[in-house]
Amino acid sequence: MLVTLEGLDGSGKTTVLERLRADDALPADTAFTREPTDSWYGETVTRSIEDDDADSLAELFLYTADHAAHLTDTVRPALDDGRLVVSDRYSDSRYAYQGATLADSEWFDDPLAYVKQVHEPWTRPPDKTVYLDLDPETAATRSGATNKFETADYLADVRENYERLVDAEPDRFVRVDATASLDTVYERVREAVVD
Ligand SMILES: Nc1ncnc2c1ncn2[C@@H]1O[C@H](COP(=O)(O)OP(=O)(O)O)[C@@H](O)[C@H]1O
Ligand SMILES: Cc1cn([C@H]2C[C@H](O)[C@@H](COP(=O)(O)OP(=O)(O)O)O2)c(=O)[nH]c1=O
Repeated sequence: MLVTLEGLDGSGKTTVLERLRADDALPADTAFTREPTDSWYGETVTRSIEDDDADSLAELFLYTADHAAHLTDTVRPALDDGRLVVSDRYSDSRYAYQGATLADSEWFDDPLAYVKQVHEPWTRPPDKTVYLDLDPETAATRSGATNKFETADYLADVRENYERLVDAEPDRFVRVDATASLDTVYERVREAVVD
């Protein structure tokens, strides 16, 4: 089973994943992973995040290349072995974030739909996605606004895209209020993952 954690920067995904790692309620052989990955594909993505002038379309394909390699190297082998896979960010991050960075592009009427279409023939959709829902202002403050994506204005657009994704597949998403205390957020996420 593939469970993904999604949400704006600063919504608590990394903190929650660290607690899940230490939680005996999850199978001992659970594969914890993340996107961007720490492979060389992921490193190119990190370079792009740090470049304020990066081309948005090129950036989509860097993230997508990292996802393709992540599926081959990590996700599919672990699923084939019958393991639970928990990923901190996954395809929905691309749909929401690159759907927003490409909003001004002359090429697409509906960038989110385009990004989904690019993935559809070959990706492995999550079985369940825990969405840590946070307002963009708190997200920008918590994340420290350390990269070009972490402004409240941009994150507001990303959040709208996440809402579209949740509306389209309400059965896949479990929404968790990320403004609650860390312990409360963690309990909700734990219930969703262990369920
Ligand atoms: N529910 C919460 N309440 C208060 N602070 C939180 C909460 N969740 C996360 N934080 C804090 O917000 C910051 C960003 O959290 P992090 O787990 O790195 O988020 P993400 O991985 O989603 O960017 C950290 O300083 C973390 O301690
Ligand atoms: C995986 C992914 C991340 N991102 C963005 C979200 C983050 O701003 C940045 C780095 O991701 P990440 O390191 O997960 O950031 P955080 O822990 O703050 O949530 O990359 C995309 O724009 N598209 C993607 O497909």
